[in-house]
Amino acid sequence: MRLINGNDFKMDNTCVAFGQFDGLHRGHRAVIDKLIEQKNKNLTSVMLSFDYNPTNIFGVNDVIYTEEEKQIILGENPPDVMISYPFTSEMAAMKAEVFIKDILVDQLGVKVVVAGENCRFGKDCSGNIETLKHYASIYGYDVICLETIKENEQTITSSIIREAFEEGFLDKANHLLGHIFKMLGEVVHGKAIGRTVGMPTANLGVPSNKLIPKHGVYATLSEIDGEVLQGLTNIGLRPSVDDHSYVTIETFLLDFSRSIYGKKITLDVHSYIRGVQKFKNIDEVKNQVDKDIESIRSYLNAIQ
Ligand SMILES: Cc1cc2nc3c(=O)[nH]c(=O)nc-3n(C[C@H](O)[C@H](O)[C@H](O)COP(=O)(O)O)c2cc1C
Ligand SMILES: Nc1ncnc2c1ncn2[C@@H]1O[C@H](COP(=O)(O)OP(=O)(O)OP(=O)(O)O)[C@@H](O)[C@H]1O
Repeated sequence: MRLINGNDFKMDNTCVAFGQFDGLHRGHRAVIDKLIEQKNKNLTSVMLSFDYNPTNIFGVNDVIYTEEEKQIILGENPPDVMISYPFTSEMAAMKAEVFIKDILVDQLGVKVVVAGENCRFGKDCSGNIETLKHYASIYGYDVICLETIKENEQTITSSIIREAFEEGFLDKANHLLGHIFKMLGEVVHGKAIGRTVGMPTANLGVPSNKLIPKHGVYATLSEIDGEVLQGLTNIGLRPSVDDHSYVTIETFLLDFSRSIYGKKITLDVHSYIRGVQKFKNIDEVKNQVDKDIESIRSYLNAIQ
């Protein structure tokens, strides 16, 4: 997959799907799969992803996935090109027909647009599937409209997945996503307290606008340099060791003792184990973690 960051591109003979694609959930995946199918028409498949990074636009919600995470989730079946298009205030004010003419037609030379029947775009979300169809004959492209993918009669959207996270329903969120929720980050230095009791932790640094699941201890798999490792991750505060109010994401990797500072980790957050508790000291945290490991070993073995 070729990656383009920004709005400086010029292409021709493309099929395009566009949107925020936050979560790359089952509905998004259906759109991307349909997009990739257009290969047989000799078109370059382009996913135009709006990048809601706070450096582009002020006051955005936390994102389920950053652009880099979306690239990973596209995985083994990616489109030919992914464009991370800065979603700026100028972009938010762009009329739907201008988006179609200037970006889809002039910059991308679109021949086929693939979109869900619920798609919304342009200033005040005034553009929809009918708008795309209306301009299709004027600009000479086809529209492939997908029925929305639903779960229990409810359309799968990023918003309902975000709600599931807020309510602490990780299993539901993972089910709607169609894959295990991921967090990509770099291993940063902690206070090195854990290692004093035989529990070194890899502290994950993630972008400030990344959605964080409900605080708690989770069964996770970490991918580091292509290797998949079992772990237990504490997402939240650490009331037993300090009273700081900032959230840390710390993983105790099982049966592992190499130094991985600065390395990139992709954390798969599989299931919620328990809430974060206040213990008397770090030794008692470690005692509890030993019990947690005992209870989830076979589960981790089964999912790895
Ligand atoms: C699997 C796991 C579970 C944890 N559970 C708790 C907990 O219930 N309560 C708590 O205060 N801290 C908890 N912690 C946080 C530890 O207290 C923290 O990792 C330790 O202080 C090491 O910090 P360091 O990275 O600065 O060395 C947990 C950490 C891990 C890895
Ligand atoms: N459940 C779904 N089934 C089929 N297509 C979908 C579904 N959800 C989104 N799409 C399509 O995926 C493309 C990108 O959607 P986009 O991310 O902009 O919106 P969304 O997921 O509906 O988001 P939100 O919940 O944030 O409003 C659009 O063409 C949209 O119609």
